[in-house]
Amino acid sequence: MTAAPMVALVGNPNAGKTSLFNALTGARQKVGNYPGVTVERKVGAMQLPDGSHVEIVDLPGTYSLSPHSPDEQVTRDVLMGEHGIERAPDAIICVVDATNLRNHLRFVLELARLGRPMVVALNMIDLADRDGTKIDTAQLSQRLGLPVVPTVAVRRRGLADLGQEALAMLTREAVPPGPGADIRALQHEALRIAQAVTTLSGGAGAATRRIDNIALHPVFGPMILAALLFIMFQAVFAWAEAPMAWIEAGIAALQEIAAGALPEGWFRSMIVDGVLAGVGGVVVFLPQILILFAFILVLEQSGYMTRAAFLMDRLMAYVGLNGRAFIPLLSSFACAIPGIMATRSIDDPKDRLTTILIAPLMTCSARLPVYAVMIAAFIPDRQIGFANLQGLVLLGLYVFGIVGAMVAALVLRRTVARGAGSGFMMEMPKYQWPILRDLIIGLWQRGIVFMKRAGGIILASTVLLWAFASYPVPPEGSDESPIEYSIAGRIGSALEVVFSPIGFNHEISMTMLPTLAAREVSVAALGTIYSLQTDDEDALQESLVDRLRSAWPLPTALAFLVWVVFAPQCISTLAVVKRETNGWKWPIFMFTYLFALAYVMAGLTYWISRALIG
Ligand SMILES: Nc1nc2c(ncn2[C@@H]2O[C@H](COP(=O)(O)OP(=O)(O)OP(=O)(O)O)[C@@H](O)[C@H]2O)c(=O)[nH]1
Ligand SMILES: [Mg+2]
Repeated sequence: MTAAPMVALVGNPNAGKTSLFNALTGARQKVGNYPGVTVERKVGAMQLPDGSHVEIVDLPGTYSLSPHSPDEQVTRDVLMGEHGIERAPDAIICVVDATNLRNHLRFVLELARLGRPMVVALNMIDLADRDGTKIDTAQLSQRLGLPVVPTVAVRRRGLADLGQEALAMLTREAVPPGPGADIRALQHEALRIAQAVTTLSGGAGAATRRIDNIALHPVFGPMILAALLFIMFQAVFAWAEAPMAWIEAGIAALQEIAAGALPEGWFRSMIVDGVLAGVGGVVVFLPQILILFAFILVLEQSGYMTRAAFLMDRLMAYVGLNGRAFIPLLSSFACAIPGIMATRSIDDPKDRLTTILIAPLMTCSARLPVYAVMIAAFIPDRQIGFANLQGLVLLGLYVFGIVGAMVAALVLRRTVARGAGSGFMMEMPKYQWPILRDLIIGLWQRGIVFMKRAGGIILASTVLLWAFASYPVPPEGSDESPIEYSIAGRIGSALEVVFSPIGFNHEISMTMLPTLAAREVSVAALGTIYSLQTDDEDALQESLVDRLRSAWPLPTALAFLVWVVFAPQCISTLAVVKRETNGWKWPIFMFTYLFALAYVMAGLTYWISRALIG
């Protein structure tokens, strides 16, 4: 059997390659309305009109064949057949943004010189229409000497024609590569062609420019950004209240049923104290996570995120970070792992290293359950003017992480990752209404990821902790409590030596090790430990929040919150840092500096709040 022919999707960043890839293959790769979303090659299968299959590769966007950053290098290597694991593609689909023809055509001309069979997908033709731009496709095709197919990737328009052309291309012979041309000459030619084939009636991008006059305004711009963030964090508490109450009631009901139906014994304890009290305590936070992501997805898809990056650029430049670092840092709010991978679009190695090292300080969604439990237990649900205090504290914790990251960047840039900062260079995407289908798919995927974690790593760590906290059972007549006597209890006592100076109790110390698996585990672990500690049925009904409130002094709670902001947690993050920096040096460095930072900050919080509260 011969391998299926390979077709590569290439083009400038944000042209819609991944959208087209998803439409052609049925895949669900991430798309976003900003440059640099895709950083790795992805392969899928596509059926041609004659029923045969081709392999199709989605590539990171690039402006030219001379790569500047690691993700662009991937694209060049695949195109040149130098990717190592792979042969060169048999044909190329070059995706261009119809509303930005003059910039995108230059890369088409550069690619055309490779002599490979190639078709141009003239994408986003709908947006060109919206702007009142008409493009003479036949003439464009003739001038380029390449087939041109108008497409609207997000509405699946033009796909059949694209398939036809792809089929035709595969039977075409490659011609020897032409002489490499000077970039400037190509730029001129691109401009000439773009002018010849487009007619403008409305002003191109007029709507986008009008919005940007306000969104990037030196005074209103930051105000709008601040207002959006404020609303986002208020909504996380306000909108999630009802669905969270339903889930909570559901879990409590399950616990009651299990406690009633199962015979007394280890199995009942594992289900009630381990699985339901632990994992159930985490699942409750699904609504809050989805609300946060709904906001982030809308901001990403509308094109506002890049404006936020632009507004933040002054601050970022001040601490020696590249404006490009904004997007990886932003992705880290979901999880540091994709964030750290997204740093591949940063060309300067020192810039990139700094961004990797501070990415874990961005509040990943796994921290949300921990924050939410602590806030619900210790921060009164009170209105302050327009704002809800709990929402404000949550926003404050996010800001605290960001400020910590900026200070860390400032220090790193002057010590281990010294180097000059570079300017902000990012293309501003057009504003667009978010596409409902993409939103729903995006939320669905986040929900699945969360539930899989709950049913996977969190369940496993919780059951493990339950076992360690239940065994060995103390001998008859011993006055030590079972949990103190257990393995987890003893490990907790050992760790308590380290953590008691910063106000952490025995229970928190017991959660330290399992929490390395995933941050949400600390909520699950506390749920399990407190559930094991209480025997009577009534107390079982008491929620984790109530128990924490009665068991922890406020300074301990505050110190723990601050710890979670800075702590080096989750082994997967360290593993991905090792992969992206090719060695153990930087993950070890990261763990150490974050641990020291978290310890000092939590300690300060504990001692100061104790002095104040008395
Ligand atoms: N209106 C419209 N929007 C589109 C079309 N194709 C893509 N988009 C939107 O354009 C944005 C960019 O799409 P992506 O598919 O992520 O672009 P990409 O070329 O893969 O970008 P990188 O991976 O960053 O290089 C997304 O918000 C898409 O929803 C189209 O034909 N019409
Ligand atoms: Mg992409």
